[in-house]
Amino acid sequence: MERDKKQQGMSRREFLKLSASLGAGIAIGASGMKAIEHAVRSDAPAATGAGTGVDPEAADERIPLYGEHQAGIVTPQQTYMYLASFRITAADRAAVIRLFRDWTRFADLAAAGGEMKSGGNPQLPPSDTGETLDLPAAKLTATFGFGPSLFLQDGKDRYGLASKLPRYLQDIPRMPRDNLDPLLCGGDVCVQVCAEDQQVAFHAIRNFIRLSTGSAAVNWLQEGFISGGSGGQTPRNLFGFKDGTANRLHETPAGYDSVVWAGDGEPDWMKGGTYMAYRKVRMLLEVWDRSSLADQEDTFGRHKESGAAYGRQGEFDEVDPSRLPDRSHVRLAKETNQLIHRRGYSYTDGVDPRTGNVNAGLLFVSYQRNPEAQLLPMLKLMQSRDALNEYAVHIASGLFACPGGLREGRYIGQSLLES
Ligand SMILES: C=CC1=C(C)c2cc3[nH]c(cc4nc(cc5[nH]c(cc1n2)c(C)c5CCC(=O)O)C(CCC(=O)O)=C4C)c(C)c3C=C
Ligand SMILES: [Fe+2]
Repeated sequence: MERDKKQQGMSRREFLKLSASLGAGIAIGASGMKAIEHAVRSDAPAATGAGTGVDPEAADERIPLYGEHQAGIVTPQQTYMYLASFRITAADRAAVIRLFRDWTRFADLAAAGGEMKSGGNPQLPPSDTGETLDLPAAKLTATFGFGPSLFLQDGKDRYGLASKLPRYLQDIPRMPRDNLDPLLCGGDVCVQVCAEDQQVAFHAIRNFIRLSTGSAAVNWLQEGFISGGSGGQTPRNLFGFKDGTANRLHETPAGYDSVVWAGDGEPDWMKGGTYMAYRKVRMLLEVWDRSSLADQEDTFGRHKESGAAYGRQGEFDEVDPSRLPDRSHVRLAKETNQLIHRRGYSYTDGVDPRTGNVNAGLLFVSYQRNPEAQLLPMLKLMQSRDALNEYAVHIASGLFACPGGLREGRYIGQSLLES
C-alpha cells in the first residue's frame, strides 16, 4: 500500500537522533543481539515542534506498551497483524525471564518507533534488521499470551509454573468438524503484533524471533489484514460481509469489564488480563462465489451491503433473532446469550496447486474473560448447526492466557514468573 510516510509521523532516523539526544537507546553486545542494555521509554514525552525535526503528529502514531491492560486487545484494530507461536526451549526459569525481559525491551522500543542501536563495529552484524529505518511507529502493539504447555508440558512442570495455571486455560477441545493441522496449533507463548504498516509489524515479529534464539523457537507464524476504509467503518471479510459489528454492544469500559477482563478466581498475575482464542478458518471462496446473494445473506442473517440484520435497516440496529434463519451464524451466536470481543483478520496464502483453489480465510481472534462460558458453547453450537459450515473449515486452533498490563520497569509475565 502506498502511504505518505511523512504524514505518519516521526521517522526512525529522527527517533534515533532524538533518543541519542535524550541519552536513551539500545546498545547491543558482542553477540550482536542478546545484550540489550536499555530500552527507549515509549511513554517519554514526544519532543515535537520547531527545531526538533519531529512531526507533531508523531505522538498519535504510538501506542504505549504500558498500562492497566496490554495494548492490542481493545485497541481499535490496526490494518495488519502477525501472530506468532513459540515453544520455549530455555533450560530453566532464569533463562525464560531473560527472554521475556529482552522481548519487553524490544516491544517498548518498537511501540515507540525505535531501532536497536549497534555498537558501531562493522565486523558484527547490525543489531537491528533495519527495514523500518525512516518508518514511524505506525500504532504498533505487541500482545503476549501464554499457552497451557508453558505451565505443564506432557505432565512436566518445566518452570515451576503449574500451580499458577489460570482458571480456564486449556486447549480448545476438539470439535466435530475440526480439520486441524497440529503443526499450526497452540504453543507455549503467542505474540500478536499489529500495526498500520505491514513492514513495521513484520520487523517487530522478525526481531522477536531473532531475540528468542537459544531460548525459544517459532512454531508457526500467520499474517493477516483487514480492509482499511476511512471513517472507522466495520471491515469486510473475504465473503464481502461486514465483520465485527456486534463488538459495538460491549465497547465501553463497563462492557470490557464484563466481557474481556479476567475476574475473580484467577491468579493475581491475570489481573487486568484476558484469554485470547485463535482459530484459523479457511473460507471456501470458490463455493461461496457460486452461491446466490440470498443464500449468502441467509448464512449470516444479515444483509450484505448494509450489514443490517434481517428485518432491520441499519448495521447497528438491534438484532431480533426470531427474524433470522434458524441455522444462520448470527442467530446461533445470539442463542448462546454470550458476548465475546472479536479482533479477526483476513488471510490469503496463494493457491492450492492440486486444485487451483485459493487458500484464504479468517484468522479468527477473540478475547474473553471466561472462554469456557463465553466461547466454547458458541463454537460447539456453530460446529453442529451453522449454515457457514458449508463454506468454512477450521484448520488451526489455540487458547492463550494474556497477563494484565505492564508498569514501566517491569517485564511481561514478571508477576507470573516472580510470584
Ligand atoms: C465461535 C466463535 C466464532 C467463529 C469461529 C466465527 C467465525 C466466523 N465468523 C464470520 C463472519 C461473521 N461473524 C459475525 C458475527 C459473529 N460471529 C461470532 C462468533 C464467531 N464467528 C459472534 C459472536 C458474532 C456476533 C453475533 C451477534 O451477537 O450479533 C458476522 C456478522 C456481523 C458481526 O457482528 O460481526 C459475520 C459476517 C466468518 C466469515 C467466520 C469464519 C470464517
Ligand atoms: Fe462470526
